[in-house]
Amino acid sequence: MAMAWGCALCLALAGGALLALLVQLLRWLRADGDLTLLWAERWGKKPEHELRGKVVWVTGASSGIGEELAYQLAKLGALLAISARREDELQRVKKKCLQISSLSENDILVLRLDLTDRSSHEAATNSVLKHFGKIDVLVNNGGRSQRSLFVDTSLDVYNAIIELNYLGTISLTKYVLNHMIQRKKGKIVTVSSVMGIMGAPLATGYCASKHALQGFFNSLRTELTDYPEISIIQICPGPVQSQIIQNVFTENLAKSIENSGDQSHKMPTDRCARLTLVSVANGVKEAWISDHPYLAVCYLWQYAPTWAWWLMNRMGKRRIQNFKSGIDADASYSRKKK
Ligand SMILES: NC(=O)c1ccc[n+]([C@@H]2O[C@H](COP(=O)([O-])OP(=O)(O)OC[C@H]3O[C@@H](n4cnc5c(N)ncnc54)[C@H](O)[C@@H]3O)[C@@H](O)[C@H]2O)c1
Repeated sequence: MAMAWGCALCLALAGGALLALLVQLLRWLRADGDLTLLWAERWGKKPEHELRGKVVWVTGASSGIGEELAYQLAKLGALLAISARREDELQRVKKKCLQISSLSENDILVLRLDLTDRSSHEAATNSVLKHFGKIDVLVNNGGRSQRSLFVDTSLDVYNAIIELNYLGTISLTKYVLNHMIQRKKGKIVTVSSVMGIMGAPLATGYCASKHALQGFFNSLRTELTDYPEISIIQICPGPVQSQIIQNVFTENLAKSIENSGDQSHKMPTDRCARLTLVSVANGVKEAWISDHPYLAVCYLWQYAPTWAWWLMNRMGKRRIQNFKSGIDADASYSRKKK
């Protein structure tokens, strides 16, 4: 018994020491992305060269990461189809894209799209093809997160999360991929999450949907080996400034979150979007984009899951406490504590 406790203690200490070492190393490298991605940012292809003149369709472009992607893509001269449910918000995004870039009216297509309305996805794809003649890059970005404990949450919420984040995404992918297969080229980029790699409390349904996307696209990639010019790219951000918390699913579909808390401690949206575009330009198959400790936890989760679970149990408790006391669930771990 004493020996078992001793082993457990050694394991815990070794896990803690390994994580601390990893955090220090990644901090020293000023890492806010995985090492392959940061390598690509420093020495790889530049989005300015790779994406200029390309037709890029971004879903969930009315706020947050998708909105910022639209601005950065417009600045570097990509032709844009921007989609979400609220057309007035998309028109606002289009107007700003036109102000900050040399694109003209016809270079940006505003296309209203509800990802959960799967019967509309074929027609939407045809609209983009009619307008631009091709789709070079699809960015599957639209989605919603969750803040509620499983025991309190209606199964309808789980159904809605899967409908939107998983089925909506793969449905649109199916139509766009058919076109890319005909052309034998294209890039399908999906904004997954670090929650597609690890688990976290208050987000069981969200984590499940992002894990589903990871499994789906990792398998799809292996079905496309006859098409070496079709890339499947998974973007896994940690906490990023956006509207995501205001828009989360809670324990029932009719309820919004009462207090979304301060988001300013999270990674700036423009940094996440820039690293996403670096990943697209370089065909990075899976990119982790996050500040610490989530970035270090990704490595731990990948290479030493037992230690990762031990750590997540501790981080998870704080996450729930934070949420219940009305501050952002991730506030305790971020660079700037709130
Ligand atoms: N912000 C983060 O901390 C973070 C971290 C990891 C992953 N992500 C992922 O990034 C993506 C973008 O989220 P964000 O952080 O910018 O949040 P956000 O809420 O600001 O943006 C989400 C976008 O998705 C759209 N959307 C929601 N439901 C839709 C539907 N039914 N049909 C079409 N569009 C719909 C929204 O209108 C909005 O444009 C999501 O997939 C999210 O899971 C975000």
